[in-house]
Amino acid sequence: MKLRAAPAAVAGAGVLLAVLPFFRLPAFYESFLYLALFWIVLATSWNILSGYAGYFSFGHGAFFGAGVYTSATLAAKFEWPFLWTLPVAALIAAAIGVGVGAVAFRVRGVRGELFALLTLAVTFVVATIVGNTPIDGGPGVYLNAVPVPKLGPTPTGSLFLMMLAAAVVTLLISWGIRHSRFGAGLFAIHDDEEAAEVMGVPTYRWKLAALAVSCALAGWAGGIHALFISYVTTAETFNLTVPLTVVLMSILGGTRHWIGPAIGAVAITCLLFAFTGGEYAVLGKGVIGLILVIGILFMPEGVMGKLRRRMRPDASARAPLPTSPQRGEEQGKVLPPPLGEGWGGGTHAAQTPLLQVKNLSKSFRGLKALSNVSLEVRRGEILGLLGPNGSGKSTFINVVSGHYLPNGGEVWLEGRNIAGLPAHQIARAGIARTYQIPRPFSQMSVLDNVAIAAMYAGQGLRSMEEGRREALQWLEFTHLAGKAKVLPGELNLHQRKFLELARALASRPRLVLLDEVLCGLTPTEIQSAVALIRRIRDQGTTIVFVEHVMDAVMALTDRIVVFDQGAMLAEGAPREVMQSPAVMSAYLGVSHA
Ligand SMILES: Nc1ncnc2c1ncn2[C@@H]1O[C@H](COP(=O)(O)OP(=O)(O)OP(=O)(O)O)[C@@H](O)[C@H]1O
Repeated sequence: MKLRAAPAAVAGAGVLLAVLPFFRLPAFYESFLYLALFWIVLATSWNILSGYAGYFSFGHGAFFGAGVYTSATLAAKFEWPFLWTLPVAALIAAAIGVGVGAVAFRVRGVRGELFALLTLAVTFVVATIVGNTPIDGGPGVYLNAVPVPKLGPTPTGSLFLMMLAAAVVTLLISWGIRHSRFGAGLFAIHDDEEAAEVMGVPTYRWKLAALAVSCALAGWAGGIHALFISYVTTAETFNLTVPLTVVLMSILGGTRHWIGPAIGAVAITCLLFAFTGGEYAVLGKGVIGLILVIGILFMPEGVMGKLRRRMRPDASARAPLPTSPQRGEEQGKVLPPPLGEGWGGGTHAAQTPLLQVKNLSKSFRGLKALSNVSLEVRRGEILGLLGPNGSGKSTFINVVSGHYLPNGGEVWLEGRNIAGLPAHQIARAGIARTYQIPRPFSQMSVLDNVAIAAMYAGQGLRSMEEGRREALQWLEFTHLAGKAKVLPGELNLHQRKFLELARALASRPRLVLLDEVLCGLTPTEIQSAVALIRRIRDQGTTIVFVEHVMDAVMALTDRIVVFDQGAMLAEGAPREVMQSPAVMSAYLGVSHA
């Protein structure tokens, strides 16, 4: 209920502002308000991809400009009624964005400054096309003859109302995304895209969707702005002012909060109006620059980031913890809800295979990390995967979980060949994994870290609330419920390893791949982790357990497979395998800790 207050406040403010033009404000104030709203739309729309998902774009000018020229061309040259041009402006901008994203998002390395530069280059390409074709043709496009739709008592009032509608819709969309499952996926992408994919987030589709929404809103604002300035040129439209200003506004306000960019937009527009008029224009620009430098230096997370840090570590921390059915019982003894079909029904080491790997190979620039590996994992068992350092154990987990594409071979999970599928589809098919070095989403609370897996890879829970409720049960199971609200940075290594486990379990997998979960733990912590892994198996989960701590391996595993130099060296009952001469020479000489 509390959350709904925000969109209600936005809608209420929109209604209040909508009556202003009818009071015949001086044109100066209408222009000021119009520009504040204009920058709110641009900064907030930029933030949907760049702030939420962390894909810093300098191409917002291209998408905004596409909207400017679409509306200008359709209204001035083809005499379309102006309001009809706006949806087309939004669509064209979104189409350009999706075209760029469809290529850029496929290349793994294009992030950070590379993505920023690429999007900046797109602006120059779009400007060149517009300037050298009849769309602009050189002299620009005049809209003086385009009638302003009569929405308010005056043309400026009507333009103000159009931009107000765009700002209210943009803020509501940004709020909605921020508090949705989609938004949680974008924030996971922001923190660790590969881990997000492994948790079941369809990262490619989500980035494209965020970019499409972001561009459509910028295109809509561009369309309105074409009529506001009434004469559009490529030099004015596609210069660096738009991308630089929206980036500064969003950073100043705070990119992790839906209202942050709007706060930055209003603050900078006020500063621009206050300082840049008359004879103090140059001094004014210097003062604004100085304020921005100070703001960014002392509030790198923006105004909203600073406020939130004072109040709580994460948005979820404000809300009371969801109630899980078992709360109140002793933590760690609580069993999570009944596990779904495929968990094996609690039968240990049944003979039927859950996973069958056939001739799996993976090479890195000629180095054969996996060479024709064939093995099966039986339903309900704990299979130990051993081998000296560099023998291919982690590569096996990375290939089976979809982190790496195999060079050859098949991976069958219950009758379906999942080799080569994107990691999020493999997660949804029922395989979860942990990382040797924990990779939590650093800016999300412990609870939300687990909720992501519950929402995406699990049973497809539709809302954050459901995801958090499910997540809490797994935090109780892994003794972490007391840490639900903190950020992962506040956990020690043992707790971070357990967080990895909770995230893996929250997806209710058929098979869990544990990559050295005991590495770095103290003997007491190892004991507690071993007990936990037993309880996970006792619930029927099938486990592949990569580990160097031999006591734990012998205590936990039903069968063992040993790798050496990327190939399978031995397979069988733990004691027999460990006593075989081949394994003794290849493995035991290296480590028998
Ligand atoms: N991304 C990569 N790029 C290049 N080489 C890699 C990559 N990942 C693994 N390798 C190489 O593949 C081989 C197998 O590595 P892998 O990490 O799978 O071994 P491991 O058995 O898990 O070792 P450890 O027990 O030390 O974790 C090693 O020679 C390693 O250097």
